[in-house]
Amino acid sequence: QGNSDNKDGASGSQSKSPQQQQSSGAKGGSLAESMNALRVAPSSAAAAAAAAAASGSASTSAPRRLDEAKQRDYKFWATQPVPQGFTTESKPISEPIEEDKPKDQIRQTPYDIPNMFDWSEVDLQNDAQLQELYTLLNENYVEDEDELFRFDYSPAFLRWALQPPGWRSDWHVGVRVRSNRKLVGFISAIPAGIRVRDRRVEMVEINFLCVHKRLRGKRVAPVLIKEITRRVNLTGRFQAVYTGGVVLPKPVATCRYYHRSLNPRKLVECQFSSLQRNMTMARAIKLYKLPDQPKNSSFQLMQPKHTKQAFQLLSKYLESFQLAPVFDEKEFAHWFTPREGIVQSFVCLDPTDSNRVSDFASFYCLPSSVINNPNHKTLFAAYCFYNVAGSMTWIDLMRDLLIQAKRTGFDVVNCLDLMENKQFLSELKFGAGDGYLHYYLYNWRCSDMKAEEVGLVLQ
Ligand SMILES: CCCCCCCCCCCCCC(=O)SCCNC(=O)CCNC(=O)[C@H](O)C(C)(C)COP(=O)(O)OP(=O)(O)OC[C@H]1O[C@@H](n2cnc3c(N)ncnc32)[C@H](O)[C@@H]1OP(=O)(O)O
Repeated sequence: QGNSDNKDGASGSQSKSPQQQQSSGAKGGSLAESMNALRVAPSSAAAAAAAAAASGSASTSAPRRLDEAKQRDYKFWATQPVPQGFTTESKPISEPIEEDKPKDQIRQTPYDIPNMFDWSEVDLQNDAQLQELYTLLNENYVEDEDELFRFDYSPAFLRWALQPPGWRSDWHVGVRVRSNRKLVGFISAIPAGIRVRDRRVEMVEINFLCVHKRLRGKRVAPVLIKEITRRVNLTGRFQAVYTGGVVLPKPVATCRYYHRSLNPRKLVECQFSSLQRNMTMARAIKLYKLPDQPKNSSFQLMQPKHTKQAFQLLSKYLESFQLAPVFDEKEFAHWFTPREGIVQSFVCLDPTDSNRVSDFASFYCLPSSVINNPNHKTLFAAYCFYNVAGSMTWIDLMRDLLIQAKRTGFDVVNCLDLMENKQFLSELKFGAGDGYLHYYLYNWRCSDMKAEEVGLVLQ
């Protein structure tokens, strides 16, 4: 019944993905939420949405399908500077929706939250507080709809993701229960220079929005969003970029998840994948087998001596996309210097000049907890990050990355169909997942982009 069958017809398993998406209500929500989209016949989903709308009982959790979204009232999002409705913006524009506010027109004090809660900055330098954030996310963050997997961002990963150059502690916003100080809500911002078409904008990336399962559906998320907006506005930034598996007004682009099985036996045992008809485990193992060594003998972990050239290579490459980060060298070093269990970056060297970095590839390491499985606790997933095929073909470069991921012990490599990734996905036996990731801009209007025009990958 899964709908994430590999569309290339070559591979023998169906894959579901840990991916960025939102859970729904007290039930605990869903990880591969957009996966479900394809599981439901479009007509029945539309009928369900219409029935819910007609009865006035539309779900409070955000929808996963565009046809559902079109019939929904977004009470909070209707008050925000985002494009309203889901019609396509065809004019080639890229501009703010509302003007920057002078500081004296920005609220100076935190938004009110119910009496039993307090705002609380989470100090990630403090190991105990970092552990509290880890626990909140480990128990309450993004799950798949069948409640099989939940993202398990490690404490060290959270530090990396939330403390890039220019990070601010007051953008690590927590909500605690007043009586026992338990952390029950969180949202974060980090600074990022983002180019949207031809405009470079100093934005923030918003991530790790999480409300404890017991507090779902109580409108805590809108208060967290308003409070982070206020704190960001106070620093003179008025735009943000964020991604999610739910449909909100209004995606600037939608990308699809693909999955490359490295350990088919474990993926099947965890119900991440299932064997299709006529596929045996032995055949699946053979199908996904990879060489032991990279084909390019210069393929190696990026070292400090490579950083400057790798930075220049990636920066130039990113100029070809419509939505892309603009890193400086310090930010590049933060995001790409290899850190075990967090991020791995590789370079290849020009065969005629071994001082020249010719190719670049990277992934970040994001395990998921396997929920209630007697045999497996953790699924080890590598997520394709930024890659540049300079001298190699995409297929050769990314096969070498897969080999490296396999050697490091990952069970699966996940990849979005953005940038030039469609060049290698099917040849390298990535299967189409049923999950989609929507990209959003806050307070910015611009025409829709295709997945391959997106050059931005968030954690
Ligand atoms: C200039 C600076 C600007 C900075 C801010 C830029 C905007 C940043 C925006 C945030 C980017 C986050 C990027 C990430 O981190 S994406 C990851 C989101 N997190 C999860 O999926 C983890 C598991 N789920 C949860 O923790 C909760 O279900 C969350 C916290 C998601 C919602 O809690 P809850 O389920 O208890 O709901 P509520 O009753 O409090 O509130 C309901 C309202 O919230 C709207 N909603 C639901 N899900 C999302 C969502 N993922 N983005 C934006 N809005 C969302 C929903 O449409 C409804 O509004 P409306 O339909 O009435 O209009």
